[in-house]
Amino acid sequence: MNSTPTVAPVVVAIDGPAGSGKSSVSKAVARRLGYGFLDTGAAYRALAWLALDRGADTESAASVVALLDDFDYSIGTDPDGYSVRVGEDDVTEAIREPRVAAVVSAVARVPEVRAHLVAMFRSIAAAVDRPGIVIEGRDITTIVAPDAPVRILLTADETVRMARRSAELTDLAADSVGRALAERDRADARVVDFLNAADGVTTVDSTHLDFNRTVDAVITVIEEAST
Ligand SMILES: Nc1ncnc2c1ncn2[C@@H]1O[C@H](COP(=O)(O)OP(=O)(O)OP(=O)(O)O)[C@@H](O)[C@H]1O
Ligand SMILES: Nc1ccn([C@@H]2O[C@H](COP(=O)(O)O)[C@@H](O)[C@H]2O)c(=O)n1
Repeated sequence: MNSTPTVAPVVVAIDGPAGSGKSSVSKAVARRLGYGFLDTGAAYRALAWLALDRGADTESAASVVALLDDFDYSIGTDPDGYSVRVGEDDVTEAIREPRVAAVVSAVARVPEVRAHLVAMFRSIAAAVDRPGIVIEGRDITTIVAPDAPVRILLTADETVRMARRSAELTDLAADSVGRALAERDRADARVVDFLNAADGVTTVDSTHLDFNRTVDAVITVIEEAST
């Protein structure tokens, strides 16, 4: 019999609106701490990608739910080796396309989808082979891991978030990307509240912080929680 004690990984739960830095900051924090990293938005995006790939009606909850049985999803939790697959397809890049972002909120508002993915996130987190895992999304502090020892709402003013996203772009699409980001937030906020910190959740506002100072601020919250 194997008597090796298994210790559950420490969970750092991070929520926030689109473009607040959840993914990049969480990844950097995970690297610094030697933790795993789980981007939950990637799963909603991958399901939206599958819906588009199959020609399913993303506005129809029944059509989206029908895809779940066939949703063979996998994601790496190594912050340095992140890849997303649906079956045999590597969709790491494809799920970032604007056509996917445009329909992901419709997929994510379906309660059966949320229940299915929340269960999946919990089992991915429990299986991580590191001392901890940073999980980021919209409902991590409230639904996925409400008992996590560290729960953070990462925010930044909408204009700053739009400017950061626009800075990633080299063409005139910056304007429409900014508008799409705001529309996605509005749609998502009807389903889960990621704009206000729930009880016990610490807000880190990066509006006036550069990237490294934001990572430091999150690490400080984690250190304070463990003392
Ligand atoms: N404090 C900061 N200062 C400057 N730039 C930042 C800061 N935090 C994040 N960024 C940059 O902002 C952009 C958006 O960050 P990121 O993709 O991590 O956001 P996100 O919250 O995961 O977005 P989404 O929900 O749309 O996936 C990236 O280019 C990132 O490098
Ligand atoms: N916990 C979550 C995470 C994401 N979503 C939905 O997925 C979309 C994409 O998320 P990104 O973090 O990659 O921007 C997001 O717009 C939500 O619709 C969610 O519902 N819950």
